Amino acid sequence: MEYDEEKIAQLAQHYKAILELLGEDPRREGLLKTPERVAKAISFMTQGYEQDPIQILLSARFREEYKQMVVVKDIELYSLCEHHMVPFYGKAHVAYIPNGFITGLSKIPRVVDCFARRLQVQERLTVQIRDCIQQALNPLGVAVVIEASHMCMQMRGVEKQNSATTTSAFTGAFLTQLQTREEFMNLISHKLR
Ligand SMILES: Nc1nc2c(ncn2[C@@H]2O[C@H](COP(=O)(O)OP(=O)(O)OP(=O)(O)O)[C@@H](O)[C@H]2O)c(=O)[nH]1
Ligand SMILES: [Zn+2]
Repeated sequence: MEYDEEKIAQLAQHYKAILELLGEDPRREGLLKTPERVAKAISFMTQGYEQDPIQILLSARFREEYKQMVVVKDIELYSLCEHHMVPFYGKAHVAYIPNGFITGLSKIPRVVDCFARRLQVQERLTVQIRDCIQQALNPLGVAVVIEASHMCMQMRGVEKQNSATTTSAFTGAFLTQLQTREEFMNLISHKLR
């Protein structure tokens, strides 16, 4: 990605101050470039603010009469919790039932990344992915399930290393037809792999 030099310089200044506050010496060799590296890393991990997720889907929207479920599962996901700004990570499973339009398959993970690379809570991330696909493709239904581990619960706080959180969001047929939702849940279920 391309970095905004002015923004990186400003962020780096702040991170240098943070290093000092933590009792570190930002002039020692190993840390000399750290403020700039961290500035670039946080910019990368929050680049979703600069992207338009609807446009991502529209950029590869094709007219197609396929009316069955399209499932993209096990999309790895890395986000930052908005409360502690530490990572939460896991998998997203996304499905939609086309209604005249399909989208390029790679665009689904791109939309997941676009929303994940912001400060998030897992619930909002789940709903934003759903709403974006519904709006861009007007499908007969959208389903999103996210399974994630939160490092703010693993490395600090309650310190639960093995807890995982599952969230889901549905529209259309996935909401109204139990059978459709079950088909999706079966397709993403780990037992099938
Ligand atoms: N619902 C939801 N909560 C989250 C998410 N990520 C982090 N949290 C929670 O946000 C809450 C913030 O609570 P606070 O009590 O203000 O913060 P805290 O004192 O650091 O809380 P602890 O983590 O319990 O130590 C915590 O319970 C976190 O577990 C998320 O994606 N969704
Ligand atoms: Zn957190």
